[in-house]
Amino acid sequence: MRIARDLADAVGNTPLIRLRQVSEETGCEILGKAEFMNPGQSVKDRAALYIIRDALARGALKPGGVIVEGTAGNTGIGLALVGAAMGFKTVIVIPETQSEEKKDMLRLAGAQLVQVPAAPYRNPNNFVHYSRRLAEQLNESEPNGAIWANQFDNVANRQAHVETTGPEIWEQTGGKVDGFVCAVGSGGTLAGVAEVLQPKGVKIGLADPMGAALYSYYTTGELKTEGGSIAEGIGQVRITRNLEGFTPDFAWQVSDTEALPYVFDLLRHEGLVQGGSTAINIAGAVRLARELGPGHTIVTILCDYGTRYQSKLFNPDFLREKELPVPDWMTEAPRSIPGVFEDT
Ligand SMILES: Cc1ncc(COP(=O)(O)O)c(C=O)c1O
Ligand SMILES: CC(=O)OC[C@H](N)C(=O)O
Repeated sequence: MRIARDLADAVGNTPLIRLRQVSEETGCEILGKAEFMNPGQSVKDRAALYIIRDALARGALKPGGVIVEGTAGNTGIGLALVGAAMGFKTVIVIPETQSEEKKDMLRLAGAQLVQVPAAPYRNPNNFVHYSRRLAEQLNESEPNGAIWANQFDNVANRQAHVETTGPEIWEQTGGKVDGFVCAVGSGGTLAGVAEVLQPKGVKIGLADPMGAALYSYYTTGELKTEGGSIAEGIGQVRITRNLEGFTPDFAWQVSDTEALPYVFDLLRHEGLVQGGSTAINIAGAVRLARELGPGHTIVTILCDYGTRYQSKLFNPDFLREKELPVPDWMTEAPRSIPGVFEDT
């Protein structure tokens, strides 16, 4: 029996789940690291924990202090939960465009939300810059000070994956892993896992959504964007500090139309409820499987729990509005067992 000392101790050590359909289709073993099984239901709990621990170790975060972050939601949820367990308040700056489910979860977790209009990174009112300024102000006015978590350029984020995610994948597969692929939000997961697995000969792939600039950067040297994606929490347009020193072996750009059917199938046939970034990741894993050929083992990330996107990714009206594929089952009446009536 193993008892977690506290919430922080329950972060990580997630299972690797074989993804049946894509494994059968490609002849590879495609395995998903079940990051939605973290306490905050996303891969970002790892970064949140390491950012808080690092700020404590440096003496920057003091008892009763405030943690401020600009986030698409998941990092904020991680910070709010780990922060609550350790006695810190959190202030979260989030673009209005992010799902209501994530905002509700943040409020529930006790975070104070500041919603800002979505703006490009070069705009001083972009959520990242806004959160930095807010942290600076609060550090002056709050009795116990405030820190800016700064997930994009704070390499405590990447270190979480160097010390935990990467070694976990190596141990769980007994070193029998040929490829790793995922998308980038801050880059902590991809660059951190690559730092551990690439020197061991594992091929690293970047799956970039439309609207991000990294596919272009790693294939032509130019940061260029085109199109857009409904996947939240990913889609980077610059080389963050977490990405510095990292080079993938392969890079692909994946459209939502190609990727989303993978999460619809996972939900329908494998009981896995996932978000849009997982769809991009699985599409990337399939591309890597085709590149390496049958018989290889490829790991990717199951980033967060899909209930977080029920009003978008799993809403036929939203999908139609975005001209995205709607699976038939989503609009069919639910299958019911004769003689069983809904409780009203
Ligand atoms: C849903 C989701 N998927 C993927 C990622 C990417 O993780 P990383 O920041 O480590 O690149 C994030 C956050 O960044 C996220 O919120
Ligand atoms: C938009 C983006 O890169 O978000 C970063 C991270 N996924 C978060 O939840 O904050």
